Parts: sequence; C-alpha cells; structure tokens
Amino acid sequence: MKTTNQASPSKKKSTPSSLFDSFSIYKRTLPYYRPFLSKIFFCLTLVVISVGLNLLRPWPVKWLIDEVLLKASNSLGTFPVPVQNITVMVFLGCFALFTIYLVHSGLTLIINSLLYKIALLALLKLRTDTFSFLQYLPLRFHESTQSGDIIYRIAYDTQSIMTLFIRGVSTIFSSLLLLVGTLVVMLKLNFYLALTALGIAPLLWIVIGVNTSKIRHKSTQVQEKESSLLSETSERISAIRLIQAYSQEEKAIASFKNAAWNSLNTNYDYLLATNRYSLLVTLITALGTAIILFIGAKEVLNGRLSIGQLWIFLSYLASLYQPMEQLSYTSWTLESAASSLKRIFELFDIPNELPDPPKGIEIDQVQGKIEFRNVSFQYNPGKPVLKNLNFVINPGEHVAIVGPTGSGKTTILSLICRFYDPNEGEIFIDGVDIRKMKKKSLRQNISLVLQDTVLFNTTVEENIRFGKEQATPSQIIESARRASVDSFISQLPKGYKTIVGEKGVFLSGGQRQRIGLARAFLRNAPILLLDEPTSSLDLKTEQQLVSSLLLLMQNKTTLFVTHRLHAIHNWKRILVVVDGKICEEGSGEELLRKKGVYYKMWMAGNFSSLTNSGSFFEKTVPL
Ligand SMILES: Nc1ncnc2c1ncn2[C@@H]1O[C@H](COP(=O)(O)OP(=O)(O)OP(=O)(O)O)[C@@H](O)[C@H]1O
Repeated sequence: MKTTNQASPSKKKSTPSSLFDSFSIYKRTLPYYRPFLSKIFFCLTLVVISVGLNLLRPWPVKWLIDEVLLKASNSLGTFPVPVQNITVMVFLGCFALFTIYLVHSGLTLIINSLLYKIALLALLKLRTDTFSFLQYLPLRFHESTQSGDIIYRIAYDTQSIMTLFIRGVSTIFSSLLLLVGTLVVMLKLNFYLALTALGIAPLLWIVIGVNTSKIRHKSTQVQEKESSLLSETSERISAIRLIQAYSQEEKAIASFKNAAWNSLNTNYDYLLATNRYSLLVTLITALGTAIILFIGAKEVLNGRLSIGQLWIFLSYLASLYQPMEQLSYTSWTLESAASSLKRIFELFDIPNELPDPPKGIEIDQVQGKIEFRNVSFQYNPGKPVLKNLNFVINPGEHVAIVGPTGSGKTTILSLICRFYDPNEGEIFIDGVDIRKMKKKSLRQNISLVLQDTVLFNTTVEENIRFGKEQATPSQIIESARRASVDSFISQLPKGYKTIVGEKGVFLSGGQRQRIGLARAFLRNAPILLLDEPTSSLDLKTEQQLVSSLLLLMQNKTTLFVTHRLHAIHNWKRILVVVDGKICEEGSGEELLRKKGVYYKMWMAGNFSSLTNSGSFFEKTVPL
C-alpha cells in the first residue's frame, strides 16, 4: 500500500483576502453563539429600549430652554406661571434628564454584563475546541509548528470571537438603530438641515473603504510579529539551562531584542495608521457639525429656528455622527478579528493524516505479536528513512535494535505507535493491520519509555498516574515500589504530593527515569518500547535502573533501542539497523563472530571490557 506524506501546515499569511472570505469566517463562529440565541434576543430587546432612551435624552433640555427659560426671560412679570412654579418646572426638567440617564446607564450595565458573559462562554468553547483539536493532530504537525505560535493562537487569537460578537452584534445593531432613529427624528425636525448633516456620509464611507484593507493587513502583521516574539521567548526560556551553560545570554538577549523591535515597529505602524484614520473620521464629523452650526445659527437669527430647536438638532447630530464613527471603527475591528479567527480556523482545516478508520477495531489486550511487512517510510519526500523492512516479533519476545545514529531505530518505534503511517507496506499487531485499529486501542496496548522522561509540573502522584488515569493511590505506590523509586518519593517533603517542577527540574535524571518506569509499570501494557531509556544516565545509575527494567519487561513483547551494546549483548535476538535496513540479526555472540557492523560498533565502543565485568542483563534474564 502506498501513501503520500501530508504537507506541513500552512505558513501563508492569514489576512482574509476578500469580504467573502471574512463572511465565511464570521459564519464559522455562529455555532459558538447558537446556544445563547434566546439570551441574545433578550439583550437586543434591551438595546432597542436603550436606544429609545438615548433618543429621548435631548428633549428635557429642549423643553427647559424653549418652554421655560426663554419664555421666562422674555416675558418677566407676564409669564403665566408664578416664579416658584418655574423652579419646580426647572427641577422637573432636570429630574427627567437624570431619570433618563439613570435608566439608560442601568440598561447598559445589564446589556454589557449579559453580552460579555455570552462572549466569554463562546471564547471558552473556542479555546477548548482548539486545544482539543491540537491534541489529536499528528506529530508531523507539531514538529513543523512553533509552540509559541500555537500558544499565541490559543491565548490571543481566540479572543477575537468576543470582539466579533461585542462589536459585530451589539455595536452594529445599536449603532444602526441609533443612526436610523436619529435620522428619522432629525428629518422630522428640519428636513433641510438633516440632509445637510448627511452630506458628510459619502466622505466617511470613502475614508473607511480606502483604509479598511490597509488596517486589516497591518493588524495581521502585528499578530504575526507578536506570535514570533512569543515563540522566541518560550524557546529561549525553555532552553535557559543550555544558554547559561554556553554563556549565550547576550546572544539570547540580542535575538529577543530583535524580535521585540520587530513587534514594536509593526505595532507602531499599526497605531499610526489607526490614529490617522481616527483623525480623518473625527475631522469629517467636526466639519459636518461646523456646517450645521453655521447654517443653524443663521436660521435662528432669521427667526426660522428656536434656540432650543438648534440645541436639540446639535444633540441629535452627535447621535448621528457617533454611530457613524462607531460603525467605521467597527469595520476594521471586525476585519482584524476576522484575520485572527482565520488563524484559528485554519488549524481546524488541517486534515488529519492519521485518521481513525470509520469502524476501527478495538482490542482490549493484545498478545503482542508485531510484524513489519515490506515497510518503507520517509519523513520528507526523496529522503527514505526505512527501506523495505521485514521482521516478526513474537508475543513476549525481547528484541534489541542497535545501529549507527540516524539509521532509523526510533522511527521503527514511532511507526508501531502509529505516530506516522508507512509510505509503503503494513505493520500488524496480532495479525491486525494497525491502520484498521482504533488509535486509542492500539496505544493503550503500548508503554513507551524514552531517553528523557517528560514530567509535568504537578505532583509525583499525578505524574505516575499519567500511565493509567483511573489508577488508585495504592496502585500508584505499588508501581513506584516496582520501579524502586518508592523510598525516594517517601523522603520528599510532601511524599507523593510533592510538585516536581516544570519538566521535573527538581529531580535528577535517574529519578525522572524511575518515575517514567513507574508510569510504565502502572500502564502494564503488553508491548513495551524502550528508546534508549538509560542513555542519559551514568553507568552506576544505569546499573541501578536495570533491575527495574527487567521486572518491567517480564511477559511483555519488548523492543529495546540502544547504543549501549553491553546492555543487550547477551540478548538472544538483536537487529542491527543501518541506513533504514536490517543488515544483521542474531545474538550478541553470533553477531561478534560475523565481524560485521555489530562487531565494528562493539570494538569502537570498547564494550568488551564492560562485558567482561558482567553485562547488566546477563545473569538475570534468560533471553
Ligand atoms: N520528525 C522528523 N522529521 C524529519 N526527519 C526526521 C524526523 N525524525 C527523524 N528524522 C530523520 O530520520 C532519520 C532517522 O532518525 P531516527 O531518529 O529514527 O534515527 P535513530 O537511529 O533512532 O538515531 P539515534 O540513534 O541518533 O537516536 C534521521 O536521518 C533523522 O534526521
């Protein structure tokens, strides 16, 4: 069977290329808001009431000016109401104004808290979906994507789903409603003035049209630079030990500064562009206001308009221009949100090159027979790593894989775990092609112990439990005991509840490996894959670890990849892999007699002196 390697994830820029593109992104956010439809409609009803109150705001002042103040000042003494009643009328006007503001503010508070809660819940779901999706993406994706970029997408890009909702739904709806309401009232108040006020609209739309795509592009650049800065930071901080050991602090700082400067320049560029844009919008609306003031003042002087009417008109003018401004800013805010969300949805669009078959076979516990049939594999086109591999490992058999560095040993283990699929050939476990098995079912039958055990920044107990989620505390202690790490853990300040630090920094390499073995004991899977589990340890620690390894290997099909020939020399079956092919096979002694690759490696490593003092596995395991 032939398959092709999947292309690595898209590195192309994420700017939505057209309005249609942006709309398709907006559409993809709809499912995140669908559960809240009734709440959203409730909010929008409140928005309608709030806009109505907004439109009422200028009227108490207009009434005060025209009906009370002007009349009172023009006809002192002849005003039909007594002076003390004028005070009551002034009070009533002010009270009405205050009440309108009070109810409007209260409504705004309720609307905002409801809308933000809905938006935050949508954000939570999008973040969870993104993280979950990434958990199942094949290794090939993670190997070719910077972790900083992924973190940026999950932490920051996802927030645009809130922006889209708050600005897109609430702002657009309330602004449009206010705009239309204001326009209707203004046209009724003074048709000619209202049309003049609208005269600036085309100018505003031209400015928006010209600037939106520029700002959208700059916003994407900001996201990319911020994402690189985060990647740079996370890479350098996680490599701090190496940086300090090689005295590379200055170089790391220089590299960070470079990324930070890039981010600063693009941010500054973006800020300048948005400020220029805001300035233009403000100037256009100021021009509109000045024109209306000029014409309105002349109308007042000619007696065709009262001062109160001019005042109310100017108030409405603000209510007309403010939503216009809001809408213009919203357009590029939405574009910028669309480009961030595109970076999320393009993750969802990455096809899973290693899908579970529709009716995948589930096997609770395999016997452990492994067969490679004509398996060839390459990570990158034109660079074959494994070439037509054929071998069978029987249940419970222990096989060592040795060979020069880069010959493909780890790749063999990766294929068994189905981290990748072979380009040609098939791999069978208990006679079942592993591509027909459910990946979860396959992997729960495998324990993988690596050269460096990966630990999480949590308790020892939780780190061991990683091997079997539903393990009881006593099973965890028993596994630790079998990995000979129980007494060490008991001496820790909080025993099994001790936090091990990020990547287990508070523990030694040997202690980390033992916790890794405890995990494997707990998992107790029938297939054990050991990828140089002792290579990073000194000889003494390696010797101490070996008895635990032997216990772990009992009754399990074991593949042991190692460079330490003394550790496996007495095994009955050793595969020697060179350049992606098995070139020799046999026991250590048989291979030495062949005087081939194994012999050369043996001599080069000066292992004979070690074996003479006793191979680690020699006395204990009848392999
Ligand atoms: N994720 C990857 N992407 C691309 N190439 C890879 C990847 N992993 C390994 N390779 C390449 O595949 C080849 C085989 O690598 P592999 O890790 O299987 O070798 P190995 O025999 O285990 O080496 P070592 O003994 O040094 O651990 C090497 O040339 C390596 O550069």
